[in-house]
Amino acid sequence: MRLHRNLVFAVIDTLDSIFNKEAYADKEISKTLKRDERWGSRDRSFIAETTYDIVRWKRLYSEIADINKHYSRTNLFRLFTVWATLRGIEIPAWKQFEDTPTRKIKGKFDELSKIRKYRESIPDWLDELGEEQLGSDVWEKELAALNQQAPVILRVNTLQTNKAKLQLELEKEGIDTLFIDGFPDALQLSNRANVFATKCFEKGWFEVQDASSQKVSKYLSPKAGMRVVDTCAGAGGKTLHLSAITENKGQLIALDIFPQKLKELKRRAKRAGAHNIETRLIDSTKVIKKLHESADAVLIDAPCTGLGVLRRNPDAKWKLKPSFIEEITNKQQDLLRDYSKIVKKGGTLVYATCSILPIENEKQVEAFLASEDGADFQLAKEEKVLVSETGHDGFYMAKLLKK
Ligand SMILES: C[S@@+](CC[C@H](N)C(=O)[O-])C[C@H]1O[C@@H](n2cnc3c(N)ncnc32)[C@H](O)[C@@H]1O
Repeated sequence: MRLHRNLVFAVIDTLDSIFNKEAYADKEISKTLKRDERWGSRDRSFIAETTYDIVRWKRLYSEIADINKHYSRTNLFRLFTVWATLRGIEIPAWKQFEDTPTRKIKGKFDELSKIRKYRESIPDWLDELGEEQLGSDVWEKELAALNQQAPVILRVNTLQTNKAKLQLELEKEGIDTLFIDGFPDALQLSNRANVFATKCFEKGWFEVQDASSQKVSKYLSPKAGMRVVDTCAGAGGKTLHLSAITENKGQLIALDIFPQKLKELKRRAKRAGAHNIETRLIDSTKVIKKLHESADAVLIDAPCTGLGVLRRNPDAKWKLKPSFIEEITNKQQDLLRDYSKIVKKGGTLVYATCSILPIENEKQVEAFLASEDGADFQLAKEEKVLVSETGHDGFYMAKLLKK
């Protein structure tokens, strides 16, 4: 493989923003990809995948390259050298690579690979937390699985089309897909492709949504005509699925504390032809009080560490801080207490996260059920999805019924 100067520079610029300016990897990569219209699909995937790889292996590569914290451009080129050398790619004779020795890289890689925190490229505190929460066997398998590239999975929008038709139309647009056993609305891409540039996407025939995430709305068992409240709706991944399951009938209320997310949800709902969604911004406690005891089904897709989706957002490993764990677990308990009040008698509550840590999941549900606010609820079922066991994103969901 020959390295092209403008593509390597695009990777370095993107890493600079992610490591030094707190930018989110997915957003920064999308921004970079808009920089040059002449880049073809191979160029684009080189930029995206190389950047993700270097973000994913930041600790391991930094240790190999002797980089101590400061990610100057010179050091970013050193990281790049490690990435390329480990893949057998020849380093070009550019001045940016002048003082980056390639000699010891393989030997250091073999040496460091014996130690988990380097091999899996994870901060000490997070490695300790994961081991304490899951036990070393499960954590070790999970860490390795979370460092793989995730497949791209679509959810067919059954308001507009069906899976066989979508598969055929995508094939005509040059994109091959596969069915996934046990996931009736899912199609997995055979090879990575920019699905957002397809006519099928423009027509609202699908959303990009991992298989585990596709389980969550179904867990709520929503029926056409029900009143359903999605309390942490964000840009609407689950809300749009709920709309498809309820066949556009009944009322879906989508809540969030960020207006821009709800604006994006509305835009997506329009494209999807989802008409039974009403968005409401939570800008005071009154918004929730008004909904007390009013819904047949309530979803709390809670904010979390996102440790189950590290394959897709590897930069979260470096952005998460120990203090956030306490903050987020307190918030999750508050949300369970406050939003469970929206469920009416005989109704259903689903609590879900894209984390694999018991403190964010089963421990939260246990604490809620043991509290005064949880006294009217009982656990109907719960499920934890591990990446190492399923190949799908790490998720947790619990279904509670109100007496
Ligand atoms: C895991 S994300 C939700 C993802 C979304 N349900 C989806 O499927 O695309 C959690 C969401 O909770 C929102 N959030 C944070 N604090 C909240 C609160 N106090 N009340 C409601 N939503 C909140 C965040 O803005 C974020 O959009």
